[in-house]
This record gives sequence, C-alpha cells and structure tokens, in this order.
Amino acid sequence: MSTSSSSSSSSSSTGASAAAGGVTVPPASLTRSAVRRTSSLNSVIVHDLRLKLGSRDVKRPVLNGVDLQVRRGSLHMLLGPNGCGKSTLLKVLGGLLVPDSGLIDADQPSGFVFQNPDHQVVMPTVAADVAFGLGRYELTEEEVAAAVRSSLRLVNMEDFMYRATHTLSGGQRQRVAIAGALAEDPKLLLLDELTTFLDREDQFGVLGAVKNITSQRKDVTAIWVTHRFEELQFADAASYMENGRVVFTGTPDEAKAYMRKLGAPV
Ligand SMILES: Nc1ncnc2c1ncn2[C@@H]1O[C@H](COP(=O)(O)OP(=O)(O)OP(=O)(O)O)[C@@H](O)[C@H]1O
Repeated sequence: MSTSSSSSSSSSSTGASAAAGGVTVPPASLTRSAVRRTSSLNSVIVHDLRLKLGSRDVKRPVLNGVDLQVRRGSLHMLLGPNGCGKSTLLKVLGGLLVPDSGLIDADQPSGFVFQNPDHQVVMPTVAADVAFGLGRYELTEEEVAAAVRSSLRLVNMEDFMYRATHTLSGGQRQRVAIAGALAEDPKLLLLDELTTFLDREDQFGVLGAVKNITSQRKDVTAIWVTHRFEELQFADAASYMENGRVVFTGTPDEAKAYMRKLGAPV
C-alpha cells in the first residue's frame, strides 16, 4: 500500500493547490498519465520556502527559507540534525503540507514511503499490497498485474510476489512499500528514514533497490532522508539542513567533508 499525491506542487503563499494536513486523493476516474514536470533538468526547484507550525496561537518557524535544487533521475540524500526540518520539507514537496510562502516547482505525482513499513504494508500478500493503491484508477486486471510485476522487479522483489507479507523481513517490507508507491507511476519518490530500524543487510538491500529505480528509470527522482552517513555512498548528491534551511548541497564526498568539518564522525 502506498501514500501518493498527484497534486501540482507549484506553490506560493496564495497559489498552493495541495490539501493541508492530509493526502490528496485523486478522483476515481484519474488515469495514471497526470504527469507534471518542471521545465528544466531539475525535478525539484525550491526557493525561499517558509512554513510555521504549531497551534493557532503559538507557531514557530520550521522551514526558514529553504532553497534546493534536485537533478531529475538522481538519488538525492537529505541529512541534518534532529528537528532541522527534513520530514517537513518532504511533506511540503509531496503536497501533504502547504507552505506559508516561497516557490516550489516539483515533478508530480509524488509517492511517499515512511520509516515504519508496518503502517504501509497492510495486505496479506505482496502482490495484493502493491496493487492496493491502484484500485482508485481505471485499470484492467492485466494493467494492474503488469504494474505490480514491474514495480516488484525494480525493487528486486519479483520472486516474492505471492509471499505472505507477515513472513517478510523489515527490509523486504520496505521494498514492498516502495513497490506500492512505484506502481502508481510517481515521478518523485519521497523516502523518509526507511532504514532506521533495519540491520545492515536489509539497509543495503533497500538502498540498492532505490538506486536501481533511479538508474533504470531516469524520469524518477528519489529524495532520501537519512541520519546514516554510510548511505552517502549510494547518493548522486546530498544536501545538509540546519534550522529549517539547506546550508549545503554537493557531491557525496563534498557532503562528507562538510560534515567532518562540523565534527560529525563521517
Ligand atoms: N505539526 C507540527 N506542529 C508543530 N511543530 C511541528 C510539527 N511537525 C513538526 N514540528 C516541529 O518542526 C521541527 C522539524 O520537524 P521535522 O520532523 O521536519 O524534523 P526532522 O529534521 O525530520 O527531524 P528528525 O531527524 O528527528 O526526524 C521539529 O522541531 C518538530 O518538533
């Protein structure tokens, strides 16, 4: 099962079109061709993005003028200390939160996968789970079967198609969750700390799957939030956030050098 958004995310303080605080659910008649692309080589362009969160009376700035560019077809990692705004930025990119101001131009639709696969892998078998989100589109059985198979192939889980989901390891469940998102043909994959609870083998299995997706599908971009520095070796580029801003973007090696200067054990 996946969480997806097909809303346009070109937003400003007056022009945001996504629903605040919830998933944008496309109408039943939507075809999966509702693709929107930014005009450049970049899948994501964000400028001076600002968002305050909290209660009506007490709000505090969480995104503080974010600037970010992500190359289409890349695996882009987002790092930074706890509470710096990484998850919030992903939610804005996916249309789950509406910014107060700023510009976003991002390929759509987008698909989310979260830290805990138990919240997303809910069907009894792998195939049923990957097919779950497709129920809202007008697709034939053959089209659903083809989408399920090709999505599972991209995450190296085709052989598990008929397995009961409760028999899978944590990493296999994460790969099923990613396949569920992929089946809906997103152009932007938003992946929030998928490997936090995984052992090293599962961690690298999931990373390898995401790398495989962006290598095979140059129209799909993945933004991967992580605290685990060793994952940078899989990235095409990385950004570091602090206090609601992106303070560094560069190659994985440049990112490591930047974080070493901050005293991180990279
Ligand atoms: N709905 C909300 N209302 C109020 N504050 C919020 C809300 N959501 C997030 N915050 C606050 O915004 C800040 C950024 O949160 P966010 O989850 O984006 O950080 P993060 O960088 O992903 O952190 P972590 O690495 O710990 O997951 C935190 O201080 C958090 O408490």
